[in-house]
Amino acid sequence: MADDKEFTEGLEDVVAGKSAICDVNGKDGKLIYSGYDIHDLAQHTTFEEVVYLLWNGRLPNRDELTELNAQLDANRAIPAEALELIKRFPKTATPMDALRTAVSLLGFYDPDHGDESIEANRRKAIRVTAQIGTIVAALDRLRKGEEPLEPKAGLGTAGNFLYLLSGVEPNATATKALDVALVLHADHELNASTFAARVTVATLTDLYSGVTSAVGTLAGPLHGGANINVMHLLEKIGTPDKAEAVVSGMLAEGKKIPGIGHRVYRALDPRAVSLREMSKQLAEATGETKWFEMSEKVQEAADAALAAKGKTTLKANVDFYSASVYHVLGIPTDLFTPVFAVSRIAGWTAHILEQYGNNRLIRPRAIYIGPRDLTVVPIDQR
Ligand SMILES: CC(=O)SCCNC(=O)CCNC(=O)[C@H](O)C(C)(C)COP(=O)(O)OP(=O)(O)OC[C@H]1O[C@@H](n2cnc3c(N)ncnc32)[C@H](O)[C@@H]1OP(=O)(O)O
Ligand SMILES: O=C([O-])CC(=O)C(=O)O
Repeated sequence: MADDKEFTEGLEDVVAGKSAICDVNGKDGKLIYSGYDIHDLAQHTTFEEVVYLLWNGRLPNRDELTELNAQLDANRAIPAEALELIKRFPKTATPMDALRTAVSLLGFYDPDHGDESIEANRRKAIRVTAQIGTIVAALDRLRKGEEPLEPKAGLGTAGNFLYLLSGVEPNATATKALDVALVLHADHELNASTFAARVTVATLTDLYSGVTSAVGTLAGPLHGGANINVMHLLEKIGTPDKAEAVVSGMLAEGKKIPGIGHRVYRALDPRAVSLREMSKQLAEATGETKWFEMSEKVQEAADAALAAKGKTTLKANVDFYSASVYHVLGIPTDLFTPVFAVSRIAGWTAHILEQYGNNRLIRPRAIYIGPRDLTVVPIDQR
């Protein structure tokens, strides 16, 4: 019986643990990874430096970064046996379905399979972080009837991903834009997928089980899946002048606008500020301005309509402007959430390592609201 306990729907504002990885200040719209403001990191670090930061609690020096990049490069290729199985996935699988199953089967082939030491788990974290982008790109090529490409050393996570998708080494602008997006998405405290990962590994099961839970959780449209729905909304709107009518129509029907609202932020999500600027700059650089303009109109229309209902705290979240950014970078729409995973793997693995480092089973209670005192009626009399 837990009927005498307080509970909050959706665990809103419930504190479920301590962590040194990430601080989300929803009131002021600030986000900190291990002490550093997200804007400082987005401007002055690469994704790999952030991976090191999240795993170690401090930024790397040059030698440490060189070493991490070498380890990531050495581990980017998908194990041959895993790739053979991935090639046999059903053509109907969505990229997130396929990624979830692919991450799960990576666990079979990890050379440290069965070793749960800290050192082995850190090596597993490197391997899965290195391979997740290779898998996403391979899934895209396989469905187009093309052979997956071999990763290239020295391109980094962002550059490799774009290269593995298209077969062409990306220019510096595209690589930098994706790299910054990866920095911005890398961690966010106890969001649903990270929490799922922590709950999973808190039973002392393996790291790949934690990441598999996380990928499955990220896929939902209330979480990482929203970036795909933002793009679908922009495509449905078609031209900036139609944005207001479509948004008002959706709200009148009681539908939610994808990419708007957040469980923690009451002020504007700081990542949306950076991604908006990036979306604007890419639009200007490529001349493909329509997606940014439409995003602006959707945001304005949602803001006005929601404010009229007294809902002034529902603003653009990280998924909102990432959609137009990824689209202009040439990434297919249904890969937007997998790209989120290519970044969030850094946070998931950091939280998994932190959980292993100071573990206690995570097991909350529920208030029972079902019937009591029933007596079983024999099956033929029911
Ligand atoms: C990486 C991420 O996970 S960021 C979030 C990505 N998800 C999305 O963008 C999907 C759209 N947004 C949402 O569904 C929500 O804002 C969430 C899931 C992010 C947060 O959900 P919660 O904190 O549980 O808020 P909840 O869904 O209860 O909404 C509270 C109120 O705001 C309204 N609301 C919340 N988001 C939106 C939205 N995007 N559009 C319109 N109304 C909204 C709800 O309808 C509800 O109204 P009510 O009180 O009149 O019933
Ligand atoms: O924190 C959350 O609830 C959702 C999330 O993952 C993010 O905003 O990056």
